[in-house]
Amino acid sequence: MTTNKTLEELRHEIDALDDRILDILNRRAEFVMQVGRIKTRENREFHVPSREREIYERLAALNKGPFPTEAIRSVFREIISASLALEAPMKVAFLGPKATFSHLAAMQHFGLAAELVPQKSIPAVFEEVEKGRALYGVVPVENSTEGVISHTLDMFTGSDLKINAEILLEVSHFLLSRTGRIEDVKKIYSHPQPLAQCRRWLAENLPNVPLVDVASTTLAAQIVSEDYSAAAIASEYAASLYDLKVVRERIEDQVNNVTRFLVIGSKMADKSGDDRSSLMFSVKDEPGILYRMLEPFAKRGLNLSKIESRPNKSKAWEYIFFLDLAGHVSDQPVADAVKELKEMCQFVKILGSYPRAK
Ligand SMILES: O=C(O)C(=O)C[C@]1(C(=O)O)C=C[C@@H](O)C=C1
Repeated sequence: MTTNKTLEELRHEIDALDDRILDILNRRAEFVMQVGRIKTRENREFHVPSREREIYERLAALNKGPFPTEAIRSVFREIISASLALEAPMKVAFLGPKATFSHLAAMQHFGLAAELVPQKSIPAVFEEVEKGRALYGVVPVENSTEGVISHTLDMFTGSDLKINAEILLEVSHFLLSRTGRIEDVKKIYSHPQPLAQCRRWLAENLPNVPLVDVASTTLAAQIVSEDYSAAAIASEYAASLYDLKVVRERIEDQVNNVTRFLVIGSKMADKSGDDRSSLMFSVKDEPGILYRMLEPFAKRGLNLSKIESRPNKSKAWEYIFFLDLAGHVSDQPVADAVKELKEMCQFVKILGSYPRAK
């Protein structure tokens, strides 16, 4: 659109539109607060990932530009985040400390209005939500290069929390130091996972530099902020937090290094129409058992996206299986398959049905 308006006139037009946006945001907030009151009365979940997705997708499809469609998600992420905070104080526990990928995932999912509280361990995140000190928790569950984070899966054995949503976060590792010069790096600190994910790059570029495991990428950045001869592998966000310079960016061996996080809460999420369900079951170790366990799903054409086995800590020679499949437990075929599985297993637990992240 071309115009003959002056800069002043254009800014005046923008101000007038901003006034309208502000007014509309407040009218939207009034409705959201009414929704919040209904939810309080009916004891319903405040955070509804399926509804949020419906909003993003509807607006993305509606958008004709020039405002970029990708930006619509970010803008509405913050509108919804602030709305949610009006409905209830949105306290979210995550596997800390600050600037870890769990923190980035929590920010991506809940927006900036939520109060994000770092926890020292995965069990501590579960405990915060179980005790009601946080409404939700964010924990990592698998990485596309390093595989499953078994600690998180093990937690579900003793917990009744439900998976409410999943978050996919593209993870990029940065080599950070005080000087930003590769020749100054005499030691590298990081968490074992990022160190493993950058193994090849490190062997090729800094083969003789000792690697030191620490509890988190943030702790690595913190140590390095006081040691000019060391470097940390951490997120770009950690650089801004600890005043570090980027020595090399994106040093992970695999492009498309994606980590999957789970949002845990006390209730099951509503059906969105494109869902994933996670469940766990235990079986005795005997020939052909897994085949029989999977049959109820296979014969109904249900797509299994992951199966993971863990030894049952409380019973020798028993295994616990974790299964992810397409569909919601309220879908008839899924419900029937789970019922059939229950008839064959010692125990079956539904960990949650939640919108599939894209
Ligand atoms: O529709 C709801 O359930 C709302 O609470 C409103 C709203 C929104 O701002 O649109 C806010 C939070 C929910 O996660 C989903 C949507």
